Amino acid sequence: MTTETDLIEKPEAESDVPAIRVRGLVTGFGPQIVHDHLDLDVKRGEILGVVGGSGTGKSVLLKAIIGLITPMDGEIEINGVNQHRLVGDAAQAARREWGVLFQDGALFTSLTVAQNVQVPLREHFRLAEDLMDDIARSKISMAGLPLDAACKYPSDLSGGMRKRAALARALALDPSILFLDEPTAGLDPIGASAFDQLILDLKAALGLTVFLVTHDLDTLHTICDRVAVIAEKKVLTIGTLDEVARFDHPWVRDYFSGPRARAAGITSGKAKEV
Ligand SMILES: Nc1ncnc2c1ncn2[C@@H]1O[C@H](COP(=O)(O)OP(=O)(O)OP(=O)(O)O)[C@@H](O)[C@H]1O
Repeated sequence: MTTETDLIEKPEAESDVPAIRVRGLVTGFGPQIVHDHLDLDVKRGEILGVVGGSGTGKSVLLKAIIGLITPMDGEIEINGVNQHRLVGDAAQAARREWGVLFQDGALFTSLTVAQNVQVPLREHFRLAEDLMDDIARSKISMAGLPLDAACKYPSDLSGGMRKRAALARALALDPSILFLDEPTAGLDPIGASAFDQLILDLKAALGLTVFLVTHDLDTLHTICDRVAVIAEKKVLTIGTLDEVARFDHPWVRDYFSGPRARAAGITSGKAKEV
């Protein structure tokens, strides 16, 4: 029986509030609609792998969530805070909630690794130089780079080291959410697997929520708690890798039943029947 007290809206416990909540998102460029009323929840403390065919809007979704692309419609909340009503100091504080590693690393080539890590610190705080150096060294070490990488320029680093330098910068503000756009693209399998392990370790140590755009089936298999498939301008399906791999859709079948998926240890229900 429903009582009057049941009808009083109860505040959500903080742990129930998704780290990221997207509702009715519409994005596009000119006449092209990329997302058409897309909904998505990213749970606190999970690694969500975001997959989909090329050009389906994975990177645009990431950029819309962090405010680099202005949506045509919809609501985006990060840790319960609606991002589009924020101005001034509140907007600045909201930006400290997340760090991002772009597909190409996007490091400033004229700055050393330490100086790159310090860019967000300078944007948000006024700190003594020796403290900035200490913070940069700590983030560089967290990202698994040797300390002598601090004074090197991006051009002096290998591809894998550049990714780690970009990760160190993404961690600069002690974010609660990490956005990673194809972090293992361009890495050899050993480098990719070491990077996956690093993400897993950082998540465990820092309690991070991770929004991870990837094509890498090994990454999905090894570190993702859930997987969201973007297709037809929406989140087509979301769930554990096993659940998603069984979803009946041509792209899902091709992606999760191919030889690469089998090599990564992923087999969809359909594939098992073959
Ligand atoms: N700045 C932009 N101006 C115009 N169109 C854009 C812009 N950014 C992205 N697009 C278009 O939006 C669509 C989605 O692009 P997006 O980069 O999100 O795809 P994706 O799913 O990340 O693809 P991939 O897996 O190949 O990286 C594409 O058709 C792309 O051409």
